[in-house]
Amino acid sequence: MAYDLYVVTDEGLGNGLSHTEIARLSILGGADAVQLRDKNMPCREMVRVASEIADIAKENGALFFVNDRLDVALASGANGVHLGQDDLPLEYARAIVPGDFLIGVSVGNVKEAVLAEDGGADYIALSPTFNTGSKDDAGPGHGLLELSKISSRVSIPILGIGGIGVHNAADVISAGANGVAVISAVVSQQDIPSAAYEMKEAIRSAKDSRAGF
Ligand SMILES: Cc1ncc(COP(=O)(O)OP(=O)(O)O)c(N)n1
Ligand SMILES: Cc1nc(C(=O)O)sc1CCOP(=O)(O)O
Ligand SMILES: [Mg+2]
Repeated sequence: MAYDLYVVTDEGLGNGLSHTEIARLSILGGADAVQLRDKNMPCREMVRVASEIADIAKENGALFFVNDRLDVALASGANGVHLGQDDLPLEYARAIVPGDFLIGVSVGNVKEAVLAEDGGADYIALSPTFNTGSKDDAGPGHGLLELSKISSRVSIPILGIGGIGVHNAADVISAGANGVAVISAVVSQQDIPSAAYEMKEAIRSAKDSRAGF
């Protein structure tokens, strides 16, 4: 399962583009995974949009997650759901999803990371890794030291999220992340496919350096 570049959609930060267009253009530029994130969309509309994105992701071999809404994820044919520490608890979600359904969990420290791994999370995200202006209630960044501590304690993929762009993606990978999740570094750019491509290259080359190539 590749999580190198994971793009979270946001219509408020996307230059007027719809979630579906943001997801399509991100995948075109090389995103391995996309997440539909909308706190205000009515459920029926969200299922319709999620179903569109699920089709695009499937056609292009990308993973598709829905934020918060396990019902919408299951109804739309998404690959998985992303859950935060205040969302549906992992154990409840794991108990009712099919075996191949993916669950990502936000964590802020080693304890939460280990609990998520033990509870059957497929990946975790250090939320937020750096300060971000894209999520009002994100709080201060936990930093690269916390990321490296988590990486030494868990085996499932770890993503950095929050305040990450081409300028610091390599630092996040060097600290032990398997991938990077972003909004503004891709979604807010004029040319989304090119921005995704550049992020992906930065991540790939950091991974190559880490592997000693
Ligand atoms: C990949 C990824 N990581 C973290 C989050 C944040 O989830 P959460 O803490 O539940 O906050 P909201 O996004 O729901 O506001 C995420 N969505 N995706
Ligand atoms: C969706 C989300 N979750 C976060 C968390 O910390 O849990 S930060 C975030 C937004 C990340 O946007 P950007 O790449 O523009 O900083
Ligand atoms: Mg959430």
